[in-house]
Amino acid sequence: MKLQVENLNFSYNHQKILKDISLHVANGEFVGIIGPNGSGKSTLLKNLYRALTPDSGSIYLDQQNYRDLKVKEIAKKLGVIGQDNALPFDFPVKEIVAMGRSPHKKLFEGDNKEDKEIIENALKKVEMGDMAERNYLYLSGGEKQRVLLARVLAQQTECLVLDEPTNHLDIHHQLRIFDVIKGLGATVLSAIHDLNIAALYCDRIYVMKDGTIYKSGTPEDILTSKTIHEVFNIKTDVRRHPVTKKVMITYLPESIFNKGEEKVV
Ligand SMILES: Nc1ncnc2c1ncn2[C@@H]1O[C@H](COP(=O)(O)OP(=O)(O)OP(=O)(O)O)[C@@H](O)[C@H]1O
Repeated sequence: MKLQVENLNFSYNHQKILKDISLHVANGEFVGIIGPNGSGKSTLLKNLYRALTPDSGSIYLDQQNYRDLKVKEIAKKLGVIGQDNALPFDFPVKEIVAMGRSPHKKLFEGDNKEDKEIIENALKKVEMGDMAERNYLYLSGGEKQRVLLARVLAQQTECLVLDEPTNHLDIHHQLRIFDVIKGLGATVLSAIHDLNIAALYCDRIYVMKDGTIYKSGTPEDILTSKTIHEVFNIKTDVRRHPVTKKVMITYLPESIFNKGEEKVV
């Protein structure tokens, strides 16, 4: 499934936030969006999962324009992790995950054996299998995030739009979740703050700055000391890691390394 955005513009209260954004994610591609706070990453993703409506521009899933798709049709194709894990769901974990099955069901149709297996497997994948009966409300921030990930896995969509899907997770669970998502082979567009995680998992990266796409390319093209400095105003040492063969970014904060030398791969 291919995701495509053409010339998208969006304003909050007449203040233009997204300016002529065009991007695409090919079938099975894992694409990251990076950029500083306030650059427009979440606003862009909210337009993609219909929490916001663009002022102008088009969004296509395969060749179909969003305008021509019903909400339920989109939910069968597109899974979303927004920034909503603070939602006050007063339900057992397994029922939150079961919500992921609803786009595939008729009104009032209950979960069958296959749904139950899908829900159980999704919880196992995020290592929450033993917490199925717990109340979502009383989980930690990271546990809630893993439940919402299980919900999106249970939805079994070919395309995923993710807004910082692991920002509450410890490093074990960050890697675990990205491994699971990568292993799905789905079409993925994800906002990612951690540049080293983006380097490890992304096929391509879009860099946002001031509501525009500043640059795009492979992690090797994008994650250079020069671009990182232009976008985030920090010094870094960037090398290719001998084991992972991916770019690896080491941050050189001013207070500690004010004479730090920059290297560009
Ligand atoms: N509801 C809103 N009303 C008005 N302005 C908003 C609203 N939500 C976000 N903004 C503004 O839109 C701009 C883009 O915000 P957005 O949340 O998309 O940035 P971001 O790149 O996701 O940032 P972060 O890295 O901090 O999550 C910011 O200047 C923000 O203040």
